[in-house]
Amino acid sequence: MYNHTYKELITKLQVSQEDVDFFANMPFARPYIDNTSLYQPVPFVSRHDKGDLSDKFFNKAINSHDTIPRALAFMQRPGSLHSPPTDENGIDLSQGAENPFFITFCQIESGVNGYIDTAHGGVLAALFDETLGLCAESYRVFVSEEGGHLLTASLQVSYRSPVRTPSAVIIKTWMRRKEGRKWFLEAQLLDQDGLLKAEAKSLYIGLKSAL
Ligand SMILES: CCCCC/C=C\C/C=C\C/C=C\C/C=C\CCCC(=O)SCCNC(=O)CCNC(=O)[C@H](O)C(C)(C)COP(=O)(O)OP(=O)(O)OC[C@H]1O[C@@H](n2cnc3c(N)ncnc32)[C@H](O)[C@@H]1OP(=O)(O)O
Repeated sequence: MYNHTYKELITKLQVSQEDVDFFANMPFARPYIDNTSLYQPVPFVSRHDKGDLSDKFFNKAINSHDTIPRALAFMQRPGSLHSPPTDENGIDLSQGAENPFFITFCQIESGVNGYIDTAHGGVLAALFDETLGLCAESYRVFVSEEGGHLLTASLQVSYRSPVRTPSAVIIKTWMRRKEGRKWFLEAQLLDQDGLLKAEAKSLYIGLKSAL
C-alpha cells in the first residue's frame, strides 16, 4: 500500500542541486539545463527513499558511487499540451525522438558492468523501464489527467552499440499513442556524443483498481 501519489511526490520532492551541477558541466546536457529550455528539472521520484520498501532498486541497489551515482530527470514544461495533436491513428504528433516528453541523464559506473567496461543490458533495460514509466506517469498526471496507476506489461529493447563505463547517457522517452487502458511509449538511449546506443518500445497498462 502506498501513502503518497506520484503527483504529490513529484511536486514536493526536491531536485538535487549537486546532480544539476554535475550534468551542467557536460555539453550534451547543458541545453536542457539552460533557463530558456523547453524542459524543467523534476525530481527523479524513484531515486528518493520514501521511508517505505518501494523503489529500493533505484534508490538503494543502483544508487552508489560505483553503480549509477547520478541521475537527473527533465519533463517538458507545461504548455499547450492538454489537447496534443494526434493523427488518424491516435499517434501523438507533439512528441518524438526530437521532442521527447521526459528525459533522464545518468552517470553509469563499472559496478553495473557485464562484459569488461560495458554496462549490463539488463541495467539499461531497467533505466528504460523507469524513465518510460516516469514519462507515462507524468503524462498521465500533468497532461491527460486520468486515473489508474500504470504497470509495465511489455518492454522491447534493441541494443545497437555497447554502452561503455564509466560514461554519461541521455534517455529520451515519449508517448506514442493510447488505446483505452493501453499506453504505448518509445525511447532512445544516446551517449554524450549523440550516438544512438539502444532503443525501446513499451506498453503500460492502467490498472482497473488501486494497487
Ligand atoms: C505504480 C505506481 C503506484 C503509485 C505510487 C506512487 C508513487 C510511486 C513513485 C514512482 C512511480 C512512478 C512511475 C513508475 C515508474 C516505473 C514503472 C515500473 C513499473 C514496473 O516495473 S511494474 C513491474 C513489472 N510489471 C508487472 O509486474 C506487471 C504484471 N502484469 C500484470 O499485473 C497484468 O498483466 C497487467 C496489469 C499488466 C495487465 O492485466 P489486466 O488484467 O489489467 O489486463 P487485461 O488482461 O485486461 O488486458 C488488457 C489489454 O492489454 C493487453 N495486454 C495485457 N498484457 C499484455 C502484454 N503483456 N503484452 C501485450 N498486451 C497485453 C490485452 O490483450 C488487452 O488488450 P485488448 O483490450 O486490446 O484486448
